[in-house]
Amino acid sequence: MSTTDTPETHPEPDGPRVDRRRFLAGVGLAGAGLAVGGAAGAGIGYAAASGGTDTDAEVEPFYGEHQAGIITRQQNSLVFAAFDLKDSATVPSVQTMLARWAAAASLLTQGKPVGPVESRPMTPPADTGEAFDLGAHRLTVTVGFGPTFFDDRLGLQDKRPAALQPLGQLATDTTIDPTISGGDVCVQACSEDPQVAFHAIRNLARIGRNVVTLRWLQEGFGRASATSTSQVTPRNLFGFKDGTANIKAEEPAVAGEWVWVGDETDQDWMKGGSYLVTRKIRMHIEAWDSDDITDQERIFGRVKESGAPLSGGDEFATLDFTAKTDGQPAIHPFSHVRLAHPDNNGGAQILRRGYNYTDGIDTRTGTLAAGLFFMAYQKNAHEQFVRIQNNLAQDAMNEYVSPISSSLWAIGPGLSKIGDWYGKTMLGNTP
Ligand SMILES: C=CC1=C(C)c2cc3[nH]c(cc4nc(cc5[nH]c(cc1n2)c(C)c5CCC(=O)O)C(CCC(=O)O)=C4C)c(C)c3C=C
Ligand SMILES: [Fe+2]
Repeated sequence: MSTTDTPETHPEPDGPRVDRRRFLAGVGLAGAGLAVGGAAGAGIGYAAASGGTDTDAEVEPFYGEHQAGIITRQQNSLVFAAFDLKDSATVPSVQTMLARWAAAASLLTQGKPVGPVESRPMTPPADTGEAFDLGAHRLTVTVGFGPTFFDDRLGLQDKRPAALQPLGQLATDTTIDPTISGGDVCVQACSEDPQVAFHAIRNLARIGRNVVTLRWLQEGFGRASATSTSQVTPRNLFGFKDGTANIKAEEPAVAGEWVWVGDETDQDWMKGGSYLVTRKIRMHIEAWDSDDITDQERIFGRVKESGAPLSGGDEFATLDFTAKTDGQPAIHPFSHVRLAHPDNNGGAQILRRGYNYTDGIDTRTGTLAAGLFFMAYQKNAHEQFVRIQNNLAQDAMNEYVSPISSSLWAIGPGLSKIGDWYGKTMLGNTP
């Protein structure tokens, strides 16, 4: 702790009973002059209140049955952070951090700072300031736990859901980098403004710095899926529409069957939550760009410009796996959509929410280090993602992609009201 830190801006972690006054003080709200009621999700963006534009001020609800950022209409920017617990972390210190994160997220998602930007002259500001007058831009903050959170360090082994068994090495996983995989805790920040998403992660990392350290971080510069029928289907870096056949927010029954954890769980604290698979998949863009369009379309099973299935119709037409072109299957048996389709995976579906990313260039080869940060939410990743991924071992697209990071996260249910916090039903009664 630097000599200019104060207990108010960076308090040491304290005991398990996190009352509202204490955790608000912990995110720098004490003395900020902000109405506490404002943190309850009034739905008014900070920018609107302070003279910003209407579009900047769009706010996603923070409290609810499910965490925002899952079925929420997918925003255009992502910053995803994985954290490791410090050796000194204890259950009380983790409880306090999660409560402070919840209080901070409820403010950030309304476009408010987590505390004063102009504070005492010799004190670092409680909020870092780079999103001060930007507005909420539909920011969502989604928090989860990796399998290692439940190892013997915190003594929480009996709280680990059976479905949070690590993914292990799958058939295609020959190039996974463990330093950018896994982690104890994750935070997904999505927004229409990349700086708003970055600001959220930066300030949560700052609030949690006595308890967790950043393990890896991934930015996504453009959405590569659609989670609402109101959205245009975007394109991935291979130039194909991605998200056409995704689960959409307007299909609550489908989401209920495939996305939200229900009574089947062995851990009540996960009810209303979901399991997130993150996979960073490098796309070999230069090789792809020298492939002919007929082959590109055969690989996906769809037309590049329109996104329509090769079996005919428009973008949203049903895939017809019996259709023939010149006596051959119109949708190739090893095409991506055929192998990933529910009909070939025992009906399994996933909610895709990935982002295009770039890390600049690979200096060894001078090629673009870019691809898809694949994210998929589901009720059970072993029965859904893994099943589909195993089928994709035959995918013709594999020649052009390499998975380099792989992680599984338990994303708890939504926060009910002010005073609730991430993992409270799991950790709240833990001494
Ligand atoms: C294991 C799950 C999946 C991985 C990993 C994956 C990687 C991946 N996908 C694309 C591009 C497209 N995917 C499309 C459809 C699609 N993909 C998956 C699953 C995984 N994709 C599913 C379940 C589906 C839907 C299949 C269906 O029901 O029809 C499409 C087609 C358009 C669409 O429906 O979204 C594209 C294009 C890339 C580039 C990629 C890895 C880099
Ligand atoms: Fe796909």
